[in-house]
Amino acid sequence: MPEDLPQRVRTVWWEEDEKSATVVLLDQSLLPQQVVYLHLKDEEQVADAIKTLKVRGAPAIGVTAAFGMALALYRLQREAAERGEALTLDQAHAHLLAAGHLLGLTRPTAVNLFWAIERMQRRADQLVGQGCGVEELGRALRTEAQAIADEDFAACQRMGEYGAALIADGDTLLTHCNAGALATAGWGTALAPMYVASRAGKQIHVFVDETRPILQGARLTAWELQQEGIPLTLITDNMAGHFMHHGGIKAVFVGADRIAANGDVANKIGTYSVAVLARAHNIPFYVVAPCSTVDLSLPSGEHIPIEQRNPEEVTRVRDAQVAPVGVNVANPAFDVTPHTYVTAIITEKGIARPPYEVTLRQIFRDEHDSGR
Ligand SMILES: CSC[C@@H](O)[C@@H](O)C(=O)COP(=O)(O)O
Repeated sequence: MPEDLPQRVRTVWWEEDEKSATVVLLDQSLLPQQVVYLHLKDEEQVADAIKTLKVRGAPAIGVTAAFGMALALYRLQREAAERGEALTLDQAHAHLLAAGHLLGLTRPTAVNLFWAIERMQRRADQLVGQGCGVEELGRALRTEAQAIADEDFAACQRMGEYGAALIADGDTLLTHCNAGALATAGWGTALAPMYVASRAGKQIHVFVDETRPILQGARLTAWELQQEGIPLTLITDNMAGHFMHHGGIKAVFVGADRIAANGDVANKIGTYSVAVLARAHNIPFYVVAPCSTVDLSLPSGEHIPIEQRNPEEVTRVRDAQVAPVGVNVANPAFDVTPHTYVTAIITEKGIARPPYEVTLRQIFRDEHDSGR
């Protein structure tokens, strides 16, 4: 199992010395042309980085928001200390609530964001309820954010192992968007099985959808797989059907931003079309996602909020205008694949198969039984 996540694909981490703390992000909006690390100093910068896709991918967004909350308190403490004032526990608590609110406004679809913010808030509520000190609260929140990152790393490894068992030597696979290391704090979700299979000596070949409008496939997945030496073919999104028909694709692996209780899956726009094509060609369609992406409070995908993004992402490719100025544009960032198209959902707790309203709940029961 690959445990040594290379520095070049690490997405987010906390850095601290005696004088300052920052959340460090690999700026994914500049990849693959430039590898630039951002040192974020407060929660506003963290929120902006999430909104502008400097960090993206559901698990990575959650981890970043958790560090953002820890940073919010750190900064407030620091500023108070510089003024020679002492922060009260009530001030600290109120500030955390405000930071959670700000971070929650960034992207509506990836439930990992809200899952992480709520987990940080629960930890804060617990400590405040116990009447802890402000210093202790700050330390505990940094520890909690790091635990969220570490658990995500471990979850990626487990998903990789479960998913790799579904990949045979010589398989050609297809993926959409980027659900790799760049989208998590570990090896990724949909790409983790490919890394595990490849490192176990299986020869695989991956067709990578470019993923318009923001090209996460072309810019990020192609780059990531190339770094690892996994053979790939980059295709435009509208070539997927052709290659399913002629290219010997054995399975599709994608990630998810939110999975409803019935197994409906919200993921990057275009995923639904890929799932329908996979069904038409009798190709298994696997969704790989940690439990933090499953939202059992929503009965079906109809209730998943879909982020609508700036029309310029469609009318332009980076700096180049490609459509007539003023044209009417739709730009939903995600679509929902009905559960009937999903062959299996691979989580860190095991593989769920239909009927998902039963098997997903079973996975959560097991998770809680095991004391998490
Ligand atoms: C492990 S990442 C899973 C999903 O978040 C991923 O497939 C995806 O749709 C990312 O969308 P993005 O808009 O780049 O954040």
